[in-house]
Amino acid sequence: MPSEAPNIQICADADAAALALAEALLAALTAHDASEPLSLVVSGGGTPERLFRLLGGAWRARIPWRKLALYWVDERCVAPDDPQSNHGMLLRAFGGALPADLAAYQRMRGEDPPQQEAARYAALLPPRLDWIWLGMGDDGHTASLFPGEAAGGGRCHGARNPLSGQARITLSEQEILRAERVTFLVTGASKSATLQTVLSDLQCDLPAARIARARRVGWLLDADSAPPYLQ
Ligand SMILES: O=C1O[C@H](COP(=O)(O)O)[C@@H](O)[C@H](O)[C@H]1O
Repeated sequence: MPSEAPNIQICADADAAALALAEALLAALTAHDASEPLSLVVSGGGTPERLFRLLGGAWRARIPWRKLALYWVDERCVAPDDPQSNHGMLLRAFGGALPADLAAYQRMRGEDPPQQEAARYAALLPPRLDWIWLGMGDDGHTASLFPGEAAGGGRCHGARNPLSGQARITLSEQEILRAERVTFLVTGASKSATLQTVLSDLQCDLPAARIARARRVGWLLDADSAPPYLQ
């Protein structure tokens, strides 16, 4: 259970929040002097798109990609060229190709059977994950851990979006809790009410709250998503 005050940074808008996380990544990579690359596990959905466009565009030459190994928090069970694919979104944001000197990149194969792919992905992850970037859906889900759905085991497991029925592959809650560092990036007015619920009552049963009450996390918000009492 985290004992310190919540670590919340509120930025003026979604562009400023993306810039703040890009700057934090650059600082982490600059400080990283281990022989293994820094393992960064990223989320999909709409929120990180502008951050990925920044990293893959204006900031592409600033990031020491050879120090970075990139993994996914979750994936939708669709083909990689499907508009719903998180991997596809990242590739588009990077103009069709990831930097050639990226130390490692492992996509989740959304086109394969979810349980089989979850087992394959769990086996290729490094023993401990350095940093996980999470998002939060309007319903309080994070990764593909949805409200009301039973928790899965292992490092990764199959999941299902209860609203759409879409199959997913996701990092497990316990794997997220084990990571060295976890940061939630949350932007947009549609998240404000749920964020207020989560931040004011970490005991509520929303997946984002379960993560935040069990370990220290950072919150990077924009003014539209931040609950009024924080501003
Ligand atoms: O389905 C997903 O939803 C969450 C939140 O997505 P957003 O579109 O509201 O930003 C995301 O973090 C997760 O990776 C994604 O697969």
